[in-house]
Amino acid sequence: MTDTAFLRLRGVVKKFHSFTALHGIDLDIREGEFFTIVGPSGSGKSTMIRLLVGMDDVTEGQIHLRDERIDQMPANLRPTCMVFQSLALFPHMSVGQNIEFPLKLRKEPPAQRRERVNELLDLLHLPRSYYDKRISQCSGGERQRIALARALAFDPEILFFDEPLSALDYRLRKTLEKELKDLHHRTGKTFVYITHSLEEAMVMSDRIAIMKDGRIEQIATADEIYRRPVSRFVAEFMGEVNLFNVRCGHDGAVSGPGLSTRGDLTAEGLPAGSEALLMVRPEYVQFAAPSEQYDYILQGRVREEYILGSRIQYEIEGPQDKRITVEKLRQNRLDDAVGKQVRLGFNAEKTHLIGNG
Ligand SMILES: Nc1ncnc2c1ncn2[C@@H]1O[C@H](COP(=O)(O)OP(=O)(O)OP(=O)(O)O)[C@@H](O)[C@H]1O
Repeated sequence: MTDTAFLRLRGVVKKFHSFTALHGIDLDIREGEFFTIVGPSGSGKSTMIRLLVGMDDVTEGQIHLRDERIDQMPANLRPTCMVFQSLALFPHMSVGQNIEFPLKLRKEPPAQRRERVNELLDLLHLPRSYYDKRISQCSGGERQRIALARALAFDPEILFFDEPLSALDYRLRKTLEKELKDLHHRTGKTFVYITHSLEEAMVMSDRIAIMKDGRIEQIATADEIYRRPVSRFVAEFMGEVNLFNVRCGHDGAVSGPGLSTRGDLTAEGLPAGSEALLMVRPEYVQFAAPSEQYDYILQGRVREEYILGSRIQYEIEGPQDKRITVEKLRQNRLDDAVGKQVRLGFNAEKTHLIGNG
């Protein structure tokens, strides 16, 4: 992967009559990167992909691929390719005929085509004997792989994926997530992927852009976004989270209702007197014995216990009816938890402060 921008969006606006679906998007995607755009329904993900592949026109702004401006270029001339959510395979053709379709368009000789199809079948972990199999005899997961093989046969500079796994069952989705990540490594191509599934984004991506209401809220690695979200929206979108309204005192100390803090705790980077959100993820909140020291301490009562396979989630009623989520591995399960009074503790190094909360 290179550090220079490969696909560059500057001030991209998309309007549908009086409705603005994208508000001046600036975005740099690097060559060879697995870049995922994630966001809730209606945030503008599909609109963005449609502009990138040329299925729709930008209202304002520019899109560059390397040094070439492509936003005015017809879709069929753009060196890109799309893998659709609903598969657009030719059902009356065999697997091999489907995959070699782009090669035929390029008038490659049959022997060469056959060789390339075999390479692609190998790459997607499909048996070579599938060459003659009919699409209608293939499973959902196999069809996804065939569609991917066909997309790769176009030899595009960038592959765009519009929620390709959303229709599949959980197990198959998990398998294909890993395969896609592996395929990305092995092909070295630039993948631009959209999904509303955060988990999918986190498993596969080098970087993630989080969209909300036609704007990008944050672009970073999954780890960075999880640990240091820039807003309440991103913090909540990235999974279970505890957020406390706190005030940064004039002496720099952080305080919040019901939160006991070590006296010398200070809020780095936030102005004195400002209000903020103190974030701590459920896995960093401990059930603290009376003698145990933590930077932040609060009291509560366990309302519910949820068993999530290998993890257990506790819902705690804290001070002023505040709900706090605590997560433990099953082996650290609290005995007879529901109804228990608990002392909760967490350390400042596991927290993050979001300004203007
Ligand atoms: N052709 C259109 N005409 C009018 N409004 C549109 C059109 N296409 C999209 N929109 C609006 O633009 C906004 C963004 O839509 P878009 O499909 O890009 O969202 P999305 O994030 O992909 O959502 P989803 O996850 O549900 O597919 C929505 O409010 C949608 O109603």
